[in-house]
Amino acid sequence: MLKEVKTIGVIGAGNIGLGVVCDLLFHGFDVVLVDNNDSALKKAAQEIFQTLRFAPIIDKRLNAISDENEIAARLNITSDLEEVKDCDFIIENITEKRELKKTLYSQLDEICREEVCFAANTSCISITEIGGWTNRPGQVIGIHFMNPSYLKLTVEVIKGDYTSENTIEVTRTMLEDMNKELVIVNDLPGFVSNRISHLFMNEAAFVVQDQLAKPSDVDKIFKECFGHKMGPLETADLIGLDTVMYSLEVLYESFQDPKYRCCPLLKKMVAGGKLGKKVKKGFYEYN
Ligand SMILES: NC(=O)c1ccc[n+]([C@@H]2O[C@H](COP(=O)([O-])OP(=O)(O)OC[C@H]3O[C@@H](n4cnc5c(N)ncnc54)[C@H](O)[C@@H]3O)[C@@H](O)[C@H]2O)c1
Repeated sequence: MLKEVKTIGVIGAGNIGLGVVCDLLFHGFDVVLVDNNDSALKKAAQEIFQTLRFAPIIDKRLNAISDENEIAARLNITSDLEEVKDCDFIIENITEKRELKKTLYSQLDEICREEVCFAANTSCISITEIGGWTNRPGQVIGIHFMNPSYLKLTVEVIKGDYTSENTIEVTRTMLEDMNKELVIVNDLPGFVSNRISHLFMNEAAFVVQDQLAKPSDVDKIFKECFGHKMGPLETADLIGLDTVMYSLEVLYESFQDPKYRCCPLLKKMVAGGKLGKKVKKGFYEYN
């Protein structure tokens, strides 16, 4: 039984993964970050250094980490998955595609110690399904970090049908060490957050496609009339329109319900490389 989590393997250095890495480093964990894309890894180092230095200006609860020797001692950025072999806990944030994740989990199962838990930071794929891809379904749990993780105080945790009480406790301890409050929910695709939010974002895209309103007006109604912090299209841009589209595909495949069919405008934008804030163009342009 695993007692203490000190070094965490984070797989996937994309939009959400980088924020998770910084969040872990801010809270005293060591990290091995793995991605199979060289340009993602190059960008990762730069973004992580910047966030560790500057995020505490936005959130005074965080302490800046600017000593490069400290960062080098606590963070290993690599393309070699084998380097997670001594990690105490795994957080997986790779592309929201079942076939990619399934291959990765069988590799992790071979590489990681028997007692290590796997947390899937998936947007929509069932945690019970992911557990079934491993030989350790009791040690698979969902942690749905929100973007950017280091600024969020609450996290949705998903208990798969096989997730053990010990895995929940190990996860709770780790997240409480990150000053997070947990909302634990049961498992169905999309969980609570994305089963609802993706309908919102998709319908907002349909509204723009139907030329009912421009994106800024759609978002303005949500912010100024409903009091939301962000509108649905700003949120989609922040998540990444490709990730939103893949997540809708998972919801559609899982529930076989047409309410989750992805808006053609969203598909067209993704095909045209408009992936949202991470590439500086989506429903909005970013400088
Ligand atoms: N973007 C968000 O706000 C958000 C929030 C919560 C959860 N998620 C989930 O997190 C995951 C990642 O989303 P994202 O938005 O960061 O996507 P992204 O496309 O920005 O990043 C995914 C990263 O995974 C890497 N990758 C793909 N296959 C890999 C493999 N086999 N081994 C190592 N690296 C691999 C890619 O190179 C890429 O850098 C998805 O499952 C998504 O649903 C995203």
